[in-house]
Amino acid sequence: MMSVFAAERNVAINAVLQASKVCQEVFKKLVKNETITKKDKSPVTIGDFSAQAVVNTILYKSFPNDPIVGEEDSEALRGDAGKELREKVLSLANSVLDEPLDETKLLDAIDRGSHPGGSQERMWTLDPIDGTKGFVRGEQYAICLALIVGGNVQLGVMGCPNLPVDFNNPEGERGCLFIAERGQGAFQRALSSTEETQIHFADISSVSEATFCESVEVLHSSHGDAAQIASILGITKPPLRMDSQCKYAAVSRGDANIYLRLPTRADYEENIWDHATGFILVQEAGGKVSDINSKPLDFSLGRTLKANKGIVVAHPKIHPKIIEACSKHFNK
Ligand SMILES: Nc1ncnc2c1ncn2[C@@H]1O[C@H](COP(=O)(O)O)[C@@H](OP(=O)(O)O)[C@H]1O
Ligand SMILES: [Mg+2]
Ligand SMILES: [Mg+2]
Ligand SMILES: [Mg+2]
Repeated sequence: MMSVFAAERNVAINAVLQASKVCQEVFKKLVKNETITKKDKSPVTIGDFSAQAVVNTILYKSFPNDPIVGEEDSEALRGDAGKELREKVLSLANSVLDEPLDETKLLDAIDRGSHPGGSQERMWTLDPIDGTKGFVRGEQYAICLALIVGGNVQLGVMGCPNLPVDFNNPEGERGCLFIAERGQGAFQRALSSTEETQIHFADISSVSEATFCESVEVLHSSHGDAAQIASILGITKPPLRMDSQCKYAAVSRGDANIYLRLPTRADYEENIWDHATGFILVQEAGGKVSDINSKPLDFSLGRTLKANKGIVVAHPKIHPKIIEACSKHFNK
């Protein structure tokens, strides 16, 4: 089958590569007190704002009519209070863009991500830094961009600047790019190369042999519930903990077998930008994604996955067993 979104794929790859460069640059210079705490108590850095400005600017040049559902907005960069931050973000964004932005264009670019989402024909969703806490710690984070058409994720590109290219050689080269288009398979590149290698889920028939991944942050996913579900499944290997959608990439290339994201609060709605890219990557690598009740993820309802609770990812052969264990655990 021919690629339907070849132009979008190329533009998205370039956008994520440029944003990845900016994030790596920021990390070298980042000092802890440059982290701002948002209303939901989560951190945001100059890296998040710069990466969103870069991706939105590159998308706009090729696809000016496409709405963008992005995580960040420019509020903290406005007025006198935002001057210092605004100047830093402007210079970082311009360091990778062909045509430099001025301050007004910078703020406009960031705020082009404020679309409410929904089921319209086409929209992009962007997490400029997913796993900001991992980024600040010098651990895993990801730049995640996806194209959603009529509520269906069609394309995803994920930059993972700190992820080892080869899981079995953790001291070797770091920095990966993952690309998936519906019906076209899932691919990995090193950030340093344009050569693409197709990736697949590891084949597994016995759940008890599995390794599962989960968040580092216990407020994002309940470690306690995961440990009990793992015990129901007879899993004895320790969990692979990492921040960001790198977890979706890890299962997609067979580093681990299961990704569990278990609600820590009844009222939390997952954001579409936290999952869209990982979702298509997993499907194209031969995996299955659902929520903890086995419901498919619904990206057509706005900025959040309001119809879903938690996330369960695994090879289709073992996915039903994990859902069964979740239901046993949560309904006991
Ligand atoms: N209570 C909660 N439950 C689940 N996810 C949460 C959460 N609070 C924040 N998050 C999300 O968890 C994401 C990170 O996930 P992970 O733990 O897998 O790295 C954050 O993305 P950002 O880092 O982009 O803000 C944030 O959107
Ligand atoms: Mg955030
Ligand atoms: Mg995120
Ligand atoms: Mg983010």
